[in-house]
Amino acid sequence: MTAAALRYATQRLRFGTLHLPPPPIRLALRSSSAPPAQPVSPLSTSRRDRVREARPFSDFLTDTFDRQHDYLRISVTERCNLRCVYCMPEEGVPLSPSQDLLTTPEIVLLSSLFVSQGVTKIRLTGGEPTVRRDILPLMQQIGALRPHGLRELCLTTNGLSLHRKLDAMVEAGLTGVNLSLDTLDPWQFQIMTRRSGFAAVQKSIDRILELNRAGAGIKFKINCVVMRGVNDREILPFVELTRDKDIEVRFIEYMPFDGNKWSKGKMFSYQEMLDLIRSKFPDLQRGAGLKNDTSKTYQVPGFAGKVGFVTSMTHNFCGTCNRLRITSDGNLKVCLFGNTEVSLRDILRQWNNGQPIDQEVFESIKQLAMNEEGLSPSPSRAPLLAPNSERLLDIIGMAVKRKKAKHAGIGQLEHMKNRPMILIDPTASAPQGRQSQPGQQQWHPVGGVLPNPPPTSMLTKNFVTGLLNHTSTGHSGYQLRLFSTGARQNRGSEEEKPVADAQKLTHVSESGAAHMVSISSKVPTSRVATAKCAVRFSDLLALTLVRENQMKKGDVLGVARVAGIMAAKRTPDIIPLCHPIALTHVRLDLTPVDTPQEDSSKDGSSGGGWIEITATVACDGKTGVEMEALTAASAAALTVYDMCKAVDKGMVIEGLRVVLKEGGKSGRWVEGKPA
Ligand SMILES: Nc1nc2c(ncn2[C@@H]2O[C@H](COP(=O)(O)OP(=O)(O)OP(=O)(O)O)[C@@H](O)[C@H]2O)c(=O)[nH]1
Ligand SMILES: C[S@@+](CC[C@H](N)C(=O)[O-])C[C@H]1O[C@@H](n2cnc3c(N)ncnc32)[C@H](O)[C@@H]1O
Ligand code: SF4
Ligand code: SF4
Repeated sequence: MTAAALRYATQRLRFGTLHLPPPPIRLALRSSSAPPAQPVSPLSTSRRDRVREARPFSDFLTDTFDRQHDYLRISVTERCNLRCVYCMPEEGVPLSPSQDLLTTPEIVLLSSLFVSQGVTKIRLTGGEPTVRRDILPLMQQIGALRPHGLRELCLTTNGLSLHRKLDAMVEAGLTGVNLSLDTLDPWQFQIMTRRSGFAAVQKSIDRILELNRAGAGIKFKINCVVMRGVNDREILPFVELTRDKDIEVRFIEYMPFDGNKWSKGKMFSYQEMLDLIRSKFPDLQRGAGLKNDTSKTYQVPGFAGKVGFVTSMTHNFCGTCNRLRITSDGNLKVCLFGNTEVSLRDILRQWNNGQPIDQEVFESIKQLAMNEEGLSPSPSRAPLLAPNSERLLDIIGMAVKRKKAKHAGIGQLEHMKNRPMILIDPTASAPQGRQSQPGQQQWHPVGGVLPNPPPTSMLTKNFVTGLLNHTSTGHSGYQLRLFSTGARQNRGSEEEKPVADAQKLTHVSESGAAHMVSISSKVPTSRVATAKCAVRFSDLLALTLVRENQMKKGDVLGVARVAGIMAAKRTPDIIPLCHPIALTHVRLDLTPVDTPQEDSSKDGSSGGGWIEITATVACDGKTGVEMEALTAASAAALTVYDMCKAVDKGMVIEGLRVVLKEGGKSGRWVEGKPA
């Protein structure tokens, strides 16, 4: 017996009842009219008991909206032999190390666990599932779950190599095929899939129809993703296809996933498709759909087949969602459009010292289970509960309970981070930039009210140009910086001023040239400076996406933090006369803050909230680090702006200032406190 098998045996002994589940007993589904559950004794609510008592349909797979998840989609590979334009970038997607992918025994163990809890339908998808080398043995083993409650074993495939494996798959228990085909034109096929292979797909379709004529009963659907200007002209020919063939053609609204360059303009909506079809087939009639269907089904009277619409973008069907998915790297994803994932693989492998469960270990697990039951070994004796089932179910249950009511809509979805479809289950305001009026105090999200802003002329003139052209006329624009002591006002004419003042300017030499002040005689001291600013949003969605780390460009707060740190170190490269300083510490804090309800109603804003940025910089040196702190805060703010501008164009960066300066001759200075 292997060490792993021994551990499994021990675990099973510990959970005496947690072995082969009883034959599936379909309990009455929960209904809102059902009498309230009887109070249960504290004993029976232990985790162990919950696992033992879980029967189809299990509470682990029921979410807080009472949706029972009896349909599991498993991605069995990340690879694909096509490169469909709406799904995959031309160069493909980065593949996970093979060690990270679920092994066949692991997929079988997880399938068994889900079936034991009430899953009745498993769909294998990808990538392209048919390219998985051991797809047939895998399907045979999952097919063996049929006596235990599995009713449907389906495949979503591009059909390229299906014709070679189809017969064996049907023998293994395949009950349904959804085949993706977006065009009936071989040339267009090459454009949309960036590969050839139309004839091979046709061969697969023919074989399915042939098997069905012989009574195989394969549920067969064609999936067609419709993209405006690409294949929308093929909608009517596809409908025509259903005239004689008993096929369901489903038109799918183009959905956004990471890297697929989705845009609203390219999406051809359900309504537009219906209008187009009705222009030629005015009698098109809505059919009765099944409760959990992803598609809305229609039929042209007299036609053999049907047409359906998968309307994820314009009419979500989340209310009746019964789907869970497992990615090929073993993550449970409770929603196609959610980026919350939990690793089932890691829990499963914990039991095997973090190693993949291979066929040998799996065989010992099976053997043990059978011996324990006093059964003769039989491959159809399943489901076989996975090691660590108890923990797996807890994790699954928690993830399912966190599932949201529905996915975000257009306008939000495209900005959310999600895996590319191929790596899922590869099925799967505020007035913009509030302006302050001259003389008005400006509202500031971080510190309340800001002092009146300096005149625009001071802010817009280029400081560097001002310095270098100091002898030219009319450069009041850089007075703010040059006359920081406020001592030079209205003295002499504009022509005279720069030359006359140059003698007193610390950053300009007597000859008028810019220079760096010597600090060699200064004594080094520990110095700290803190600067603050804020990025104010006009749209609360942006703040929400940042907070939940769902902004499409990535982790906004994390990237902005790094940008601030890097900028602090590069301050002398940007601010001409700053000394290079060996910094001893840089810290960036970014805090998302919601606009309180009363504030947003006061100023008529939609309450977009803001991100408060605080940069603290320290050094042991001869000069202060407030410029470094200000630069750090600015760079962090600009980074936030850059990463959020696709979602909110009305952001305002404001309130940049030093709030604390410590060390050196002037000691400690804190904003708002007397020096
Ligand atoms: N919004 C949403 N769309 C889904 C989900 N599952 C599948 N789809 C959509 O349905 C399309 C076709 O998926 P398929 O793999 O054929 O699966 P299916 O529609 O669940 O298949 P059936 O079992 O025939 O209902 C995908 O491209 C998606 O557009 C889901 O859970 N949520
Ligand atoms: C990702 S594929 C995986 C299975 C298989 N390779 C295939 O093409 O059928 C699953 C389904 O997702 C659909 N799909 C992929 N990207 C999509 C997108 N951006 N919008 C809508 N459906 C998409 C495909 O058309 C296919 O029907
Ligand atoms: S839709 Fe299917 S066939 Fe096309 S690239 Fe994606 S995974 Fe491959
Ligand atoms: S988007 Fe999420 S909740 Fe909606 S149907 Fe798909 S998986 Fe279910």
